[in-house]
This record gives sequence, C-alpha cells and structure tokens, in this order.
Amino acid sequence: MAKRIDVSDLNVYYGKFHAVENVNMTIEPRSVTAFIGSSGCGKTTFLRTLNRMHEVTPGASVTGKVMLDDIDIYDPSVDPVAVRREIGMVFQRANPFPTMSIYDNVLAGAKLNNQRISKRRADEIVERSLRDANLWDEVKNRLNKPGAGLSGGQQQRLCIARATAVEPAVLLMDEPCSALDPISTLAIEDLISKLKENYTIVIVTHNMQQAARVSDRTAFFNVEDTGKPGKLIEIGDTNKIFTKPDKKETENYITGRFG
Ligand SMILES: Nc1ncnc2c1ncn2[C@@H]1O[C@H](COP(=O)(O)OP(=O)(O)OP(=O)(O)O)[C@@H](O)[C@H]1O
Repeated sequence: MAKRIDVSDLNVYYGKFHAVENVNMTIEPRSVTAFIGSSGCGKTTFLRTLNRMHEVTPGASVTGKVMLDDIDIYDPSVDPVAVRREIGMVFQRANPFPTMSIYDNVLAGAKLNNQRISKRRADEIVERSLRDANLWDEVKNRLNKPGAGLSGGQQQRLCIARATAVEPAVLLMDEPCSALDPISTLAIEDLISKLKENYTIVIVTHNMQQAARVSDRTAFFNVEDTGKPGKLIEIGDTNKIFTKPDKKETENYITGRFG
C-alpha cells in the first residue's frame, strides 16, 4: 500500500561536511517524484536518508524529521531494517546475487524478513513479483538459472522484482537506467508508470527527458559552490517545473543555461 512521505527541516552531514541543507518536501503516494539537479547537489545523499540507508556510511548523520504516513522513521523505537522493508531501494547498477538463481534472487529479501515461507507461497511471491516487474514471460522457463545470465535491463527488472517481493510502500530508485541502453530504459520507464498505481516512487535521474516522461512531480536541487551544502530549490508538478518554474535557478538548469 503506497504511503506519503513528509520531510521537515532535513540536514545531512558526512562528518563535519554539511552535504544537504534544510529540505522540506512532501512525496505523494501513487505517484512518481523525480529528483533532478547537477552532479554533487545531494540527490543521492538525500534519497538515502528516506530509508535510513545513509546509516551504512560511516560518519553520515541527519537532523530533522521524515514521516512515513504517521510513523517517524527516525524515532529511536523504530528499527532501520523495518524501515528498509517498507521503503525499498533500487540502485544505479543492477546488483542481483550473481550465482543465485533468478527464483532465489526474487525471494532474497522476503526470506530475510520471514524465514519460513512455504514452497507454494514462495512460488506465488516469485510469480507475482516477476509479473509486476514485466519480466515473468522472459524468465518463467529458466527460474533456476543464475541471475547473472540475464541482460542488464533484465537484471534491473529482477532487482525491481526483488524490491517489490516484500511488498514495500515506497520504492526509491537511484538512477535506475543510467547503465542501460535506450530500449531497456524505456522498458523500465514503462514499468515505473505501471508500478506507481501501487507504490510511492522516487527516482533520481540525470536525464531530464526521463524526468519529464515518467514523473508527476519534480524536485530540483542545486549547490552554489563546491563545499557548500546542496539545497532543494523547488518542487512542483513536473509540467510546471519544465515549463514555468518559479525560480530562476530552475529555469537556467532546465534550459541548459546552468553553470
Ligand atoms: N560517503 C561520502 N563521504 C563524504 N562526502 C560524500 C559522500 N558521499 C557523497 N559525498 C558528498 O556529498 C555531496 C552530495 O553528493 P551526492 O552523491 O549526494 O550528489 P548527487 O547530486 O547525487 O550527485 P550525482 O548526480 O553526481 O550522483 C557531494 O559534495 C559529495 O562529494
């Protein structure tokens, strides 16, 4: 079930370096929100704070609040592993477990969360997740073959199937198409448009056409200078951001007059 994310006064630090400053935003359920902005403005850093993934980076810390519906994900009573089950992540490079079968790859997260799954239930999860990822027809006759035997685009869809197998509320995608050819990219974009019916989706992308194609809302981040923190400049309906943004900085970036 898709959920809303509400971020207030979020700051991110790597040690003493202030990487992202004071972000406030709401990410709507059943929609796609794209994060755009120049390299180093903090898109990935900010994305990773939305499921506490930054905590695996030594020295990274956060102040502020992130609400997932009515749960404060930084509340001391909240288990970060439970947060990552609710808020899944798909990375830039498809990272299936290479020697593990396609079948077991899909189940990898689900098995961690719930040790005892019957064979019948496992079969159901695998088929549902692969169908959701538009991959079932391509792999149904080789489920026991290794994940590494798939093409790059298929591997990325396998990673999406692995992420949805645990039925999260939110999917965070960090440049999921940057290593893919144009055809595989379009397949993932189609998939994102389908998945938004059931999930809250956030995608970091360097590709403005992609943001325009797949997202309902776009957030533009910028950084004034090296060593300064990245900031959210504005967030709004994608159409508006790309045609009539409120801020001059956004317009300069969108129209290629940046830098
Ligand atoms: N592990 C880290 N330790 C220290 N600084 C980091 C670390 N990761 C990122 N940074 C710094 O934080 C800032 C934001 O980086 P981040 O990767 O989030 O930007 P980005 O907008 O996602 O960039 P890109 O589009 O190139 O991926 C940069 O100045 C970067 O050098």
